[in-house]
Amino acid sequence: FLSFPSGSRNFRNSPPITLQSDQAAWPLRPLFAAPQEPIAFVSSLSADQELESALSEVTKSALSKLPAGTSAVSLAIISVSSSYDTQSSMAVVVPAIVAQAQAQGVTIENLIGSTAGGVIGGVSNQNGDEDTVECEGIPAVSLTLTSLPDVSVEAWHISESEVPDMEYAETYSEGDWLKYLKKLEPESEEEEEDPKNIYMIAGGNFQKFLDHFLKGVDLAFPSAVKFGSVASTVSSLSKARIYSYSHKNPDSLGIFNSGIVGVTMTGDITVKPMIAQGARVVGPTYKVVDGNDSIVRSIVLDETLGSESTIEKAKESDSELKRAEKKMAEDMSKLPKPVLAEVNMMVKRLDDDEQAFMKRALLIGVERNFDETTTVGNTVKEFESLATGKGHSYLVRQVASAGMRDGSVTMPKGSVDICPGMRLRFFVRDSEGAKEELAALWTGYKKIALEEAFEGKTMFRPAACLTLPTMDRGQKLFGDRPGSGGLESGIVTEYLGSRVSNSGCFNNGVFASLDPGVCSETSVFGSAGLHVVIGPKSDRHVWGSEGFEGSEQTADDSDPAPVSPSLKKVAAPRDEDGELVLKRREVQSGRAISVSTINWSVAGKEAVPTSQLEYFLWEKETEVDRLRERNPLANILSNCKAFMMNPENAKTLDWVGAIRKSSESGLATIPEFKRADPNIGSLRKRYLITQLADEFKEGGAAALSVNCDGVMFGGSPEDLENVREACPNLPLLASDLIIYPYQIYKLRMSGADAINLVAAASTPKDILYSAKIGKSLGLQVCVCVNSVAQFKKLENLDAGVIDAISCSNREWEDMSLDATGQRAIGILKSAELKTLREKHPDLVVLIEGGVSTEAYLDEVAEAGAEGVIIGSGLSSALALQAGRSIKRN
Ligand SMILES: O=C(O)c1ccccc1NCC(=O)[C@H](O)[C@H](O)COP(=O)(O)O
Repeated sequence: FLSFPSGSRNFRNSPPITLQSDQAAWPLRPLFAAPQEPIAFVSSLSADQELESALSEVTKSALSKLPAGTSAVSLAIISVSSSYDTQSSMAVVVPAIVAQAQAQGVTIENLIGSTAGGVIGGVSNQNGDEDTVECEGIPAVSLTLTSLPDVSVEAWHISESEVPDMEYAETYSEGDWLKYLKKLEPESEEEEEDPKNIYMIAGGNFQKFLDHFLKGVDLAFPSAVKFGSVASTVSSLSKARIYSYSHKNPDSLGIFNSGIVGVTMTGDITVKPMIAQGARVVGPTYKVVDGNDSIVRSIVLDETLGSESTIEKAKESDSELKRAEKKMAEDMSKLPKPVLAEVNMMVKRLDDDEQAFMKRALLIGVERNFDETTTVGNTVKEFESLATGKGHSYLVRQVASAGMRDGSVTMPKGSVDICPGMRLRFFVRDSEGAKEELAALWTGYKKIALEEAFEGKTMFRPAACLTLPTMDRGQKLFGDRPGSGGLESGIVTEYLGSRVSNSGCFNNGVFASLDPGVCSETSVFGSAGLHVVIGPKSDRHVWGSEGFEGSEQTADDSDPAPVSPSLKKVAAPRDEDGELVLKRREVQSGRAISVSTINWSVAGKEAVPTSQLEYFLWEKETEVDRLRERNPLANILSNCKAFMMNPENAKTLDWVGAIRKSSESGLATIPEFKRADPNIGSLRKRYLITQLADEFKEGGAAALSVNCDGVMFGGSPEDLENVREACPNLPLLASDLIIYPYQIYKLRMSGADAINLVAAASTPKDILYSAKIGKSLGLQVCVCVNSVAQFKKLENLDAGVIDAISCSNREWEDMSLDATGQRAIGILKSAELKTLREKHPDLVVLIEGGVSTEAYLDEVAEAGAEGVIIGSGLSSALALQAGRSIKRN
C-alpha cells in the first residue's frame, strides 16, 4: 500500500513515492492509506481572577481538546491580560503551562505570546460546542495549542541590542539582514526551498524599531508570509511583556520586557493573513498634484482629468463643443488646492456623524499598486475590491502633522510613498464602515477559496483563525458586550464555522501585507483587525473540522471538554421580584471612586457585565470618573452655585406643569431630541438641533426631552445646552443614566429643568438622594420604571419628592422594546401605581419607549396617561401633534 512518509519534517521534500501498476495515479488518495496525523488547533479561555488558577484552567481545558494521545504541542500561543500584573508575577506564565502539560505527559515544544488589553479564545458550552469569547479590560487568559505534523517550528527572541542600528538601516543589504536575522532561519537545511511563515510579537518598546525591522525581514525573506502584533496592556499602570520558549532551552523562563519574539513555521502549513483597516471612504476621489515621501501638498478632484480629451472628441458638433467647454469651465474651478483647504470644503458636505468622525482623526487613503498608465479613469471602490478577494485599493494612514501655512499633510514617516498622479481619498473610522469592511474581506476570502477549489487546486482547509484586533476595536468600536462573542471573532465563526479554532488578543498594533496571498511589503497598522487563517498546505485532515468525523475523534466526542467554570453563558441574574441584579464596576486600575451619598452594592468576583444595563452602568461610571479627573466634584459644585447666582439662571421652567396643562386638552406629546437608539442606530442623517427645535415648536410641543447619554444613545450634555439655546421658553427633561450627583450639577448648568432617574439602576436611597439634590437645584424629578416591582423603591418617599413617573416599554437586560407596548400599559394600569398616586396626587404619568402609532396613542390615553415621550418614532412616521384632542379617562 501507498503510505505518506511518516516522520518526515517536510512533506514536499520527502522521497518520491513509487506507485504499483494497479494503483490509481497521483494525486488520488489511496483507499487504504495509513491515517495521516491531523493538523490540530484548539483554544481555551479562562477569566478566573487568580492568574495561576486561570493558567491551570486553560491548560487543562486546551489539552483535553487535543486529539487523544497527543504527546507534543508543536506551538502554544498564550495571551494574558495585563490586569494580573498587579497581583501576580507575570513570570509564572510559561513555567506553569509547561509544567502542567508535562505532568499530563505532553511536551510543549515551542511557545510564544504576550500580555494584552483583552484576550479572545474558545469556551466549551453546555452542548460541548465551542463559543468564542472576547474579554477586554478584565483578567483573562487565552491559550492556543497546536499539533503541526510535518511542520518545522522554531520559536525565537531578538533583543533590541541584536537589531542593527536603525539610523543606517536603509543601507543594509539582503545579506546584512540575513546575518542579523539568523534566528528566523529554520535550522534544518531541507526547508530552504519552502516559503516560511513568520509570526512575530513585538514588545512595547520595540515599536520604534518595528517599521525598519520589518523592512529588513521583507528584504531577507521576501517570499515568507509575515504577520504579527504589538503587545498591549489594559492600562498604562501595567507593563507589556512578551513570551518565547523553546523546549530546546527548557531552563529559560521565557518572559521578556523588550525586543521581539516570534516563531518560524515551515512545511505542511499555509498561512493567510488579512487586514481590516477599519475605515470607509467619504467624499470624492482626488489625485495628488504635488507631494513626495509621506507629504501631500496639493490635490485635485479626480474627475478633472480627461476633460481636454472630451473637447477633442466633441469638436465635430457645435452643441457638443459648447457642452464640453462648459464642463471644462466647471473643471477649471476645480483647480488644485492645498489638502487642508480641500478638507475644509469637503467636510461641510458630509453628514453630522461623518463630520464628527473626521474631526476626531484625519485619515487619508493612498492608492496602492499605483501605476500612472493603468489607473487613470477607473475609480476603484474599496469594499468592492475587497469582496472580490483582490485586497485593498487604498492604504489608509492617519495624518501625523499638518502644515498650517501651506495646507499640506504629512503621514507617518516611511509609511507611504507619495507620487503625483496617485489617487487619494479621505476615510473615516466608524463602526458601520468597519463592519462592512469585515464582511467584504471575508466574502473575498470565501470567493478565492471557492475559485481555487473550482480550479482543481487542493482545497484549503482552515484549521484556525488567529483574531488579532487593535485595542481601539472590540467594545469601543463595535459596542460588543465584554465577555461575549464579539463582532470581530463572530465574523470568523460566521465564515469558517464554529469548529475552526478562533483565538487571539487585542493589540497595540498589528502588521502584515495588505495583499492577501501575496508576500508583498509588510506594513504596520496602529488601528486595524488582523485575521490570520491557518491550515495545512496538503489535503491533510483538520482536527475537529467537518471533514474529519473519523474514528480518530472518538476519544473527545464521548467526553466533551468541560465548560469553563469562569465563563458560563447564563441569563442575567434577577432577584425574587424578577429585577435585574446589578453590580458596581470593578476598578481594575487607578483609584477607586467613592461618593458618600450614593450607596452601591459591592462587586463580586466576576467582572463581566451580565446585562446591557449593567454594562451601561459600568460605562457610565467610567465616563463620570474621567470627567471628574478633568474637573473635580468640588469645582463643579462651586461652578453650579455661581451659575445659579446669575439671575438669568436662578429659576427653572415648570416641566410637569406644562405637561399637565397640555394634557387637559388631550394627551401631551413630549418630543425627544435623540441621536441614536441602541436597537436602531443613528436616527437621522443629520442631527440639526435648531431645525428640530423649530419643528417641535411649530408642532406645539409644551415640553421636551433631551437625550444626554453618549454610551447608549449618542447624546451629550452639550446637546442639552444647544437645545436650551434654541428653545429658551420650553421646559426640558434631561434624560441620562444618572448615578452620581456630579451629573445632576452638570445637567443643571447645561439647562435642564427636570431630570430622569432610572429606577432599575437605582436603590431606594439613590432615588431619594438624587431627587433631593435635584430639588435643591430647582429641578423636577421624573422616575422611569419598567416593572411594577420597582414601585417598592418609591414606597418611602415623601409627597412632592418626585414629580412624574414614566412607564417604559424597554427591557434593560438587552435594551429591547416591547413591540406590543403592553409592558408600559400594564404598569400604568397597576394597583401599585394607583397607590403611589394616592400618596403623590400631583404626579403626572407618562409612557415611553417605542411609541410610534396613532392607535397606541389612543390606547395609552384611554389607559389614563397624561403624556408620551417620543424619540425614535418622530424620525419615522408619527406626525407630532402636541395637544392632540385624544380624550383621556
Ligand atoms: O435618554 C437617555 O439618555 C436615557 C438614559 C438612560 C436611560 C434611558 C434613557 N432614555 C430613555 C429611552 O430609553 C428612550 O430614549 C425614550 O424612551 C424614547 O424612546 P423611543 O421613543 O423608543 O425612542
